[in-house]
Amino acid sequence: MAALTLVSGSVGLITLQNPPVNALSSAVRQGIVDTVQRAVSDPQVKSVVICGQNGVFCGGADIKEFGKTMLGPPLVPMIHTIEAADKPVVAAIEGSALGGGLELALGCHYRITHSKARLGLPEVTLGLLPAAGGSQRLPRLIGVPAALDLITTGRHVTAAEALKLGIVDQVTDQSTVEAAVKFALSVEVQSLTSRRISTLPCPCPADVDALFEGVMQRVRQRGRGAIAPVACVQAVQAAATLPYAQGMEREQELMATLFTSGQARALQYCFFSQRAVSRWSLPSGARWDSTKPNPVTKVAVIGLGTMGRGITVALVQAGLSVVAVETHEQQMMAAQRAVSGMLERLAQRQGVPLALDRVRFSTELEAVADVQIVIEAVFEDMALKKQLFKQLSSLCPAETLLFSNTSSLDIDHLAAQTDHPQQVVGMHFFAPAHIMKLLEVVYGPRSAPQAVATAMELGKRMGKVSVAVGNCRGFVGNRMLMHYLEEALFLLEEGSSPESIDQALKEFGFPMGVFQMSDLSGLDVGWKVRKAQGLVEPGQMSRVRQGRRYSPLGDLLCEQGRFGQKTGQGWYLYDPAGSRTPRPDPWLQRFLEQYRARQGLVSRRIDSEEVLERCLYALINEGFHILHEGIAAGPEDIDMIYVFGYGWPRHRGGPMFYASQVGLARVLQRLEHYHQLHPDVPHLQPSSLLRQLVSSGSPPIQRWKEAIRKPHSAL
Ligand SMILES: CCCCCCCCCCCCCC(=O)CC(=O)SCCNC(=O)CCNC(=O)[C@H](O)C(C)(C)COP(=O)(O)OP(=O)(O)OC[C@H]1O[C@@H](n2cnc3c(N)ncnc32)[C@H](O)[C@@H]1OP(=O)(O)O
Ligand SMILES: NC(=O)C1=CN([C@@H]2O[C@H](COP(=O)(O)OP(=O)(O)OC[C@H]3O[C@@H](n4cnc5c(N)ncnc54)[C@H](O)[C@@H]3O)[C@@H](O)[C@H]2O)C=CC1
Repeated sequence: MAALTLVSGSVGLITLQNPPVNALSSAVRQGIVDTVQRAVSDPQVKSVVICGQNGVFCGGADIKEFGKTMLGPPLVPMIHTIEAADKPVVAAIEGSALGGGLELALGCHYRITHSKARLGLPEVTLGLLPAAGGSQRLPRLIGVPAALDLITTGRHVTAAEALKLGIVDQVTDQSTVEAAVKFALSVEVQSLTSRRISTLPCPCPADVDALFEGVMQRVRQRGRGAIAPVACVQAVQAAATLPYAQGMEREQELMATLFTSGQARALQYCFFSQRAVSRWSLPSGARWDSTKPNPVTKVAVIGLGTMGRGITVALVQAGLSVVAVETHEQQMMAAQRAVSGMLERLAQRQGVPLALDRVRFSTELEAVADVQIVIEAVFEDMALKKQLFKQLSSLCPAETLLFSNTSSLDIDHLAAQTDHPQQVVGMHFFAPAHIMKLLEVVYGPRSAPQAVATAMELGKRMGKVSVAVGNCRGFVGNRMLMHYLEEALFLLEEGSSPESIDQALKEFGFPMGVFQMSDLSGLDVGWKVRKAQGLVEPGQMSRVRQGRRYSPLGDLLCEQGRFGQKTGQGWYLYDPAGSRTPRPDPWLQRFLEQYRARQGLVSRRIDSEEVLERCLYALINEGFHILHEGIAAGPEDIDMIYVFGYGWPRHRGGPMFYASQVGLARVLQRLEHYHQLHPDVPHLQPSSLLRQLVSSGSPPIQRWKEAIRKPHSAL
């Protein structure tokens, strides 16, 4: 919908009306076509201003309409009509002008922007390209290098940057519509010849071929198999080398391929899932929209190692005051130096003032007495954490929330140490905590809805994608990861190599393979966990432990002091010491050959399809168990955990979405096949939910929840 009113005697003001972001739905497009036509043909109207309702210009095409039959007028001719109008059209940009929203503005003759507005062509993040002329107009307006940057990354720019780049004509701190109307009045009699961007030549640097080659190489590397960034480069190349009309044909041709691709579906699923996971609910029926989070201004972090330092930085960046506690002066000073350095670097990079004065370092636990939230990040040691929670319970007022960053320990056991177990929740950050976007908020049976709401809200303030999950060993992410890691080890035993397994996973789109990732995290971390579970038998080669298949390979490496990157050797060699580049290790190859010989295993050739199926389907199968138990509320929760915490390629939508695209029947059949071959590997036995979904005709992922009877965590 769009409304036309006459203002200041001669300005036709068109207001887009489609809350919350004035997306260009078919109704809005129809409204624009109608109002523009009326304004252009009204002799009283000498100029036109287009703005959006409620402080937002336009969030672009209505993504919810993608995949449905396209109704209403198409965008390209609509924008062309605006550009071709013989009366000046001014875009008044407040809030956001994104995607089709910015393309609409580029069709206008002038752009006036509020200083707080954000502009961009983020289509690439949805698996698309700016196909309403954006890939052809933007390079003509701001030049090829800057357009390539914006279109291939999809990044949003501030009004100030937009002005500097030449995207907008004026920035205002006052009412944008008033400024735009005033501006429109001032240009009513001016020629529009130079204002129609599609008619301008595309300014190209001298070495334009080398530029495209370099950018293409970069986007292929960064994109990890994503097709949209490549198409974006090709579209801009068309703008640089072809007349506008032919460039538009190329733009549409490239868009047609992208629009129906599985990658676009996956990325659009991620867009909505990222927003859906914030609408949490608990088994008790408590929900995000009926539970008020506590106000939070001051938070304590206890334990300033790898995680505590990152959490402190993220809290400060979110504008909170932090009390940071370590055991001894020396550790505290080291942490203080590290946190200061991190904050300084961030302040420099972001051009914001340093906020060091918001952190108070201490070695006294009593310093936490006046905070609203305590986040515990001490060693992963149950006895230590239990003792700490007991101390905190007596030290802090009853209303203080006590959160733990444990990655594997039972939240309920910690809650049981306190007088107010309803105040205890897990807040599982990922390393490095000030950078990684994922936060698992782990609730137990006694966690109060308000405590969960406060953790979710705090995560949001810290810029995290927070997902509420039930309490179980490994929560969601690590519980699924365990089987992925195990399958990789079994594949090694059967004849594969770390390099070929990692290569298959990288080609799938992970930033690194499972063995490189393990070397980076430290092999000793998993070793400690397995020891605590009673799985490690030093020097023993037995391949059955606790009644199921077990690979002792990781333990054997640790027994040799091979902990990964930090010791220079793990699944790979890091030479010289401290190097981050993994190199195949001839020692490991010999070690694996000897190991197989001692175990009586006959090495065979394993192709990348088997690597992917066994590693990924094992992980996905556990995801179905998690859904069935109600530990995760829906497949979107699992998918967002994997996309934001574990490097799952976003253009594949997350593991559960990927399963839905492969076809649930196919996943089930392959799991059955592998389980038949490996009956002593329980994680290859298909989950009953997967069977149930297949027997009910493999419904689309949006309808899986209907098949999950238990609404939530069984705990
Ligand atoms: C055979 C095939 C032939 C093929 C030929 C193909 C031809 C097709 C031609 C089509 C050409 C179209 C080209 C085009 O125009 C492409 C686009 O414009 S794609 C869209 C680009 N825009 C974006 O990516 C912006 C997305 N939105 C945002 O980034 C943020 O929402 C925004 C910064 C605008 C606001 O942020 P915030 O205030 O934080 O609010 P939320 O993010 O929580 O959003 C609130 C609410 O609104 C929903 N929403 C946002 N944007 C859109 C949108 N563009 N469409 C639909 N809905 C949108 C969002 O989902 C939230 O609702 P929930 O219910 O919470 O999910
Ligand atoms: N390292 C990782 O990648 C991740 C770790 N975690 C979890 O975060 C927690 C911390 O892990 P890391 O930071 O890696 O450990 P770390 O070993 O780097 O740091 C722990 C810190 O806690 C301090 N500490 C120990 N007892 C203390 C006490 N009583 N009071 C104050 N400080 C104390 C130690 O001096 C040390 O600096 C663990 O529970 C771990 O499982 C969670 C996600 C990822």
